[in-house]
Amino acid sequence: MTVLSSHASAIRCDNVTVEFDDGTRAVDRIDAEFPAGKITSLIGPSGCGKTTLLRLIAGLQRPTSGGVRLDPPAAQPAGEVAFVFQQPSLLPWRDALGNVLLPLELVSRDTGAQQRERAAAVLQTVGLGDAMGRMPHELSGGMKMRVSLARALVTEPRVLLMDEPFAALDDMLRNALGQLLLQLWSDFSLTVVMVTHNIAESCLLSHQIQVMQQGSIAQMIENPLPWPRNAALRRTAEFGMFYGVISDSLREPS
Ligand SMILES: Nc1ncnc2c1ncn2[C@@H]1O[C@H](COP(=O)(O)OP(=O)(O)OP(=O)(O)O)[C@@H](O)[C@H]1O
Repeated sequence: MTVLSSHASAIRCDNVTVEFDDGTRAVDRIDAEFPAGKITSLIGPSGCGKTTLLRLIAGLQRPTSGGVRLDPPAAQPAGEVAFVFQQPSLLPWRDALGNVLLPLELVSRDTGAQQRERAAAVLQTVGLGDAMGRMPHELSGGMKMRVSLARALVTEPRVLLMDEPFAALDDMLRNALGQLLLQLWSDFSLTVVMVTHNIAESCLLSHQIQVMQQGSIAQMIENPLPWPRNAALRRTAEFGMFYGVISDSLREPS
């Protein structure tokens, strides 16, 4: 499949703060960079501000002060930053192809036939070439998540944001979709930021891990594990060691 975007963007957070009306400071003066073309996991205890930071990057949440920008900036106003939620939230009255077509119908200037061709190609890439005509109620949980990923990627975004995307899936599916994410990251040349509570997932899938605590980035940990990141790596001593490092970072406020 031809991907038009030639490069990803870095995400820069400049002293960004979000304080809600009730005084909760969910994000507190964060200065951070999410490097272009890399996968960053965002981990931390419940309520530390992960989702709020992701929503800020997506433009779904306004900062109280400071800002977030893409570098280089988005070329088009829409479709450059995609968001995948834990629940695939597909439109129940549209089949898989219709769901993936939706963002193109909103932002693309291509003809209907070109849009359908594009949506079908992305569905092939996520392994649903034979299920394009299925309605959401005819899809398994894993298949719905694949449609959700295809819908996010069909506009060829520079940035893919994911909020606990695989948390609702069983272990086997979770591993399979993790591997699919790595394939899509490579095929689409993406900058990915993924919120996860799963330490093994953060070790396996990311280049760096940002540890959040109480609205701040407490630690940025480069992931030294070698590539390819497959099931065999999980059984190695170095994987176990790094798992321990991340686990400790969540326990000890630094
Ligand atoms: N709209 C809102 N109004 C007031 N407070 C909010 C709002 N949204 C989130 N919060 C609060 O901001 C803080 C950070 O919430 P956020 O959802 O970003 O945390 P999180 O790290 O993603 O949590 P979890 O891991 O449980 O999903 C929490 O104290 C939460 O209660």
